[in-house]
Amino acid sequence: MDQPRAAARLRVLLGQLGRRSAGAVIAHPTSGAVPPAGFHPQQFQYTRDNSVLTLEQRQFYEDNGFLVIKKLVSDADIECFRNEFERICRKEVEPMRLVVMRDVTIAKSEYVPSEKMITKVQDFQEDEELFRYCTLPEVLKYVECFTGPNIMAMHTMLINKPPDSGKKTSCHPLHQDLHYFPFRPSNNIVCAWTAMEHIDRNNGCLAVLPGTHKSSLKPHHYPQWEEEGVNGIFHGIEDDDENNDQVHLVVEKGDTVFFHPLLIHGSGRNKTQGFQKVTALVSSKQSQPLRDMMDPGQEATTLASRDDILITNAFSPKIIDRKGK
Ligand SMILES: CC(C)CC(=O)SCCNC(=O)CCNC(=O)[C@H](O)C(C)(C)COP(=O)(O)OP(=O)(O)OC[C@H]1O[C@@H](n2cnc3c(N)ncnc32)[C@H](O)[C@@H]1OP(=O)(O)O
Ligand SMILES: O=C(O)CCC(=O)C(=O)O
Repeated sequence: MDQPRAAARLRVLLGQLGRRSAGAVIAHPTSGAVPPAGFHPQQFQYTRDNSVLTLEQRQFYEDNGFLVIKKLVSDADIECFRNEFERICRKEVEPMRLVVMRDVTIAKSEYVPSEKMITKVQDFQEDEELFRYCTLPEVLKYVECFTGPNIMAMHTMLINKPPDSGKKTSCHPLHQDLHYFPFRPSNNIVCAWTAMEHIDRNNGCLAVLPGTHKSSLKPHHYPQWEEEGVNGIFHGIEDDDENNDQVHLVVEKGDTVFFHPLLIHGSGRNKTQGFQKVTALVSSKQSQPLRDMMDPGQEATTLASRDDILITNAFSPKIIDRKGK
């Protein structure tokens, strides 16, 4: 190659390399127009380049750390998940590795197999029907907007917030999910949270602090209202300020909230006699061998000050096979 051509080629290559610096993904203007002098392409840090999200949706997630996609999951699928959950409650099926959580106010009562007794089931990756949620193409399509391809299901939950017993134990204090996760990097992780029914402030909707995904992982502890009862491992951020700018997300059945693991969020008391049902998937891109994704500094999350029960971090990876999807 002659020298001027080689120099020109080098400039192009350096330009391309420069665009990928600092781990940022860059969105290109789609108008095809030549950018004006001094134009700086927009830096996106929390979303990936693909054609699924509109620029507005992308910008919203970048700024706020969450995004609501209306009516994403069908009523028919939600009905299937609800039926399977009820079968688990009646002990008709007992999937391996499933963690069944009961509300602290009923944990010591005699176990009567019914949905009233169960606050949430976690790690349902071995339940074929519930795990179907984690393979729904319509959900994964959006997950990939935040994680990129090669997704693993890291943690799964079906939440069934029962009517509050009067002790406010159905509240989930403001927290960051990353507190529970030993794997990194956080920008490759997203939670998909799908409402299985109408959820508003009466049955304890999700409350978020927009923009907090840009902060670091904060110290967590049991909240001050502990005397009123707090469920095991319902840790909250230490500097929980009651005057913070919480946004309450009122959602309909099938609506799905995608949120960053550093976004501070929680949920309120269920003041109704019904439930607040949600199915949720925390997924991450598998960017390297799993052992290299672990953060050695992240301690296991423990159940209160009880020495007899140690809960390791909420983490049970399963590769999501997207073949043919
Ligand atoms: C992003 C995401 C990860 C965020 C979160 O979800 S944070 C919340 C996560 N929560 C959890 O992971 C809790 C999971 N595990 C549980 O709730 C389980 O029920 C366990 C607490 C481990 C106990 O289960 P299990 O082994 O079946 O044993 P038992 O039902 O016989 O209870 C053993 C002792 O534990 C007590 N217990 C049960 N459930 C709770 C509770 N919700 N809060 C506080 N204490 C609880 C129970 O009273 C019993 O105490 P003792 O009789 O031994 O004194
Ligand atoms: O849906 C809820 O009640 C809140 C769930 C939540 O914040 C969580 O599990 O991390």
